[in-house]
Amino acid sequence: MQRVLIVEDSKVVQQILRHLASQHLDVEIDFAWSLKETQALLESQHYTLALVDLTLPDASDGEVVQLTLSRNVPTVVLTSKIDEYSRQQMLEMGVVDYVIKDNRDSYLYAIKLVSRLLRNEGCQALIADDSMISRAVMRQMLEKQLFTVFEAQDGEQALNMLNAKPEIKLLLTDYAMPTMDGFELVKAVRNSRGRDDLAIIGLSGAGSHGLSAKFIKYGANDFLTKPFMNEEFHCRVMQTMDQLNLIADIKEYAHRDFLTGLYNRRYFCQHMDKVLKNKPDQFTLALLDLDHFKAINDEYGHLGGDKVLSQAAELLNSSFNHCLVARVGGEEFAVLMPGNDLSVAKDSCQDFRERFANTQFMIQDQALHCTLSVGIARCDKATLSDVMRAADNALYQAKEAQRNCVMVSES
Ligand SMILES: Nc1nc2c(ncn2[C@@H]2O[C@H](COP(=O)(O)OP(=O)(O)OP(=O)(O)O)[C@@H](O)[C@H]2O)c(=O)[nH]1
Repeated sequence: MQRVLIVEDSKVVQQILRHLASQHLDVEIDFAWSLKETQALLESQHYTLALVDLTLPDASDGEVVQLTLSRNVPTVVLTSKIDEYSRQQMLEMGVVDYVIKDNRDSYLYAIKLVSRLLRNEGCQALIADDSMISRAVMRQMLEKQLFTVFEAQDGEQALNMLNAKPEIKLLLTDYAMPTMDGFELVKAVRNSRGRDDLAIIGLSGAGSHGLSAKFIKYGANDFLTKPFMNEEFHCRVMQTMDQLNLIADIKEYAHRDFLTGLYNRRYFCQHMDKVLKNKPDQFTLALLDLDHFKAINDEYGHLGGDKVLSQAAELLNSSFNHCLVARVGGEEFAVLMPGNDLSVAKDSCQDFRERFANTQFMIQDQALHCTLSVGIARCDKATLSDVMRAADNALYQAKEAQRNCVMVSES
């Protein structure tokens, strides 16, 4: 679990930060008022990140920043004023970034910055540059932003690493490199990794006119001219990662059912198309439909029915945690199970059907029971409609029988 330390001696500012942190940060947070208190907390806890006020009553000269950095806690500084000397001093000390407290929005900016940095933790970045010094400088800056960093000395090595490690989400690439230059690298990478999957920042020395536009035309998200200021590097990387995260969030929303949080029909169909194309003989599909659900809606209202659907989805998710579970209709769910042994799939669905029938669903303080019918089919059919039709026919038979049962498609 990530943990953040916030050090601020002003009661009012601490209150504002507490409020904003509760809205934007979903991590453990400790607050300290002084250097002494910070020392005590650092003895007892491990922190992912610290947001600290530069001047405290018992530490008027930035000693708290030195303390958090000496404990290897990446640190963002809050300061009421900044001049060139103190800016240099902070950067030399190795702070991640600084935020000037000159208006209420500064605190929101600081908390959002912390949130963005926390999101970087565990995220992998690759630096492609033939200069060892440049790589070392960028590695240091990226590690301060909590990235896990890899290095490549030329374009070809970078391309191989990107192919082998789809977890890499950020590429920083120089233009002039042996074997394959930055443009060729970006072009080659974009054949397989879209802008929604990998963020790219192009780099080049000053005076290389037109390179920025060319990098972006080939598929880079942004461009930096070397030498760059620490703050510029920091902002560009954060902004680029923001875009990537935003796309990931939008994709996640588009793939999820609003009521239950399960995957929706659109995602299910996309996923099934891939399965049917690549390994259809390795999966079995089950369609599960709640019995007499209309009667539940009639008795408890639509909101009551929604509560049952949400609880049914939770039960499905926890029971089939190794499968893809989706809501494919109003009160209809799909479970894509690994393996093509119909008797194994039938046993799993029978167990679940029983568990479901024995579950007490709660609508406010009223308890009710509900059952479901299940149709199962192998995925080794030609198209998605064929597989769905087969599972649907089996489901129809289950409804025709006595409901609350599992039927298997023999076709
Ligand atoms: N509360 C709620 N109800 C929904 C939702 N989507 C569909 N329904 C209801 O689900 C009910 C489905 O009714 P039917 O198709 O007649 O099926 P059933 O009553 O479950 O009967 P069988 O399937 O034959 O056992 C309808 O009343 C729909 O209004 C939803 O998102 N929320």
